[in-house]
Amino acid sequence: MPFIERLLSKRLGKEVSPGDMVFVPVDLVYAHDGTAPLVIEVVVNELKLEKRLARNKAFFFIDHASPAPTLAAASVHKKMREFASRFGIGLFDAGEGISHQLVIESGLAGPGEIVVGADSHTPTVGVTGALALGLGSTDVAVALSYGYTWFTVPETVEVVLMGTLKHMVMGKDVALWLLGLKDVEKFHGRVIEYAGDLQAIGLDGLATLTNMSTEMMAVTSVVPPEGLREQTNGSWMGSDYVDEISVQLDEVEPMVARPPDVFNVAPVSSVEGVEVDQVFIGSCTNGRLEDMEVAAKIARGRRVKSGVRCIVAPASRKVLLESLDRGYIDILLKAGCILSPPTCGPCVGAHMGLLAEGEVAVSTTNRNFPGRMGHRKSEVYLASPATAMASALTGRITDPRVFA
Ligand SMILES: CC(C)[C@H](C(=O)O)[C@@H](O)C(=O)O
Ligand code: SF4
Repeated sequence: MPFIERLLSKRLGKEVSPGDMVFVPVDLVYAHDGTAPLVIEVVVNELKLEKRLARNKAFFFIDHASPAPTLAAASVHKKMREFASRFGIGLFDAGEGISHQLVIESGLAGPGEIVVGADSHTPTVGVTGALALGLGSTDVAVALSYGYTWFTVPETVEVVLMGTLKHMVMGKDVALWLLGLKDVEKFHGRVIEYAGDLQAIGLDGLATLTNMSTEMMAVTSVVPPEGLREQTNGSWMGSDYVDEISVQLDEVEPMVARPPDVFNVAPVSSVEGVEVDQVFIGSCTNGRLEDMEVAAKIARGRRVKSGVRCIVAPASRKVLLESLDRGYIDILLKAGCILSPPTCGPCVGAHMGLLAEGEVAVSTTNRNFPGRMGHRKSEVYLASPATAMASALTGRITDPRVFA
């Protein structure tokens, strides 16, 4: 029986199957400066509450346009701080990092928990073994106020990872490989459950995979905690996986998603040589320690190509501090990278590195539709931090294995 169905059956004390409408308690609810204004508006003006009736964990994150680049952002942040303090909501202020990363590394979510976030990449948190749903601000306002949410239980597709990754191939390349599948539609509206040789990708890489389940059109994805997966013990008969996809990890090459969308996937080798103006290494997709490590290893003793801006934004203060301790930041700064505070920034074209008309970027983020990172006529190639750093050094899209 798929993990999510077991989780829900356990929480509700009765067997749950795909298609069932469930009403469930929410353990953690969160929003950020892009979505909290509407959450606040609903709580205050629609629900007309003066305090939270729920006792679940609730957090606000100031991460999207942070530290405030405009007066409008500054006023949103101020409103969030005031509301959080009045309603007993925890706050991660500017500089702490990106919501999903902070939820994972601060242990705010764990196996078997139900998490609701006002952000489409909340499924990243599925790496902890939680059921993590990205909902609209209105639904999040309800979960924040009353502690419950409801949805129709989705079917689950199992993705079995087999073997090991080749040198310089990362979780991001596996995510892009999955997006390039002809039958990527299989994931649409379903849950993706990862199984198999999970350690071959590691937790940071698995978080990249759960993060990009949003682009795969899945409702969410989950990495069942080791052992738990096998504990079916026959007591829940229930349904099974609706589909299964195996990935031979050693067949995955460094990949890119070419503009204008995430499904336009190709091996890096097929686009090598495309000139780039900017490289961005960061975001909730690839701003973790492993990503900083790979970028630093490639950049060590080398220089970013003149004329290329290479922006590096660790996803959290913790990642930044650990990267500093390990010497990665020193290497990256000496290589000519620009260090950004932990923020979404350029990922969403908010600040800290927008693209001008006609410019081309290689980015470790998760979306590349026209205008995502700046001008509508700029172009974004999504890639792993290894490919991004290699491309920053040569000024052209480059297979990272040339620096191996
Ligand atoms: C601003 C926010 C609503 C948005 C999302 O939910 O995805 C952002 O994080 C993004 O990545 O585009
Ligand atoms: S880093 Fe990018 S994808 Fe992630 S939450 Fe921020 S804007 Fe969204």
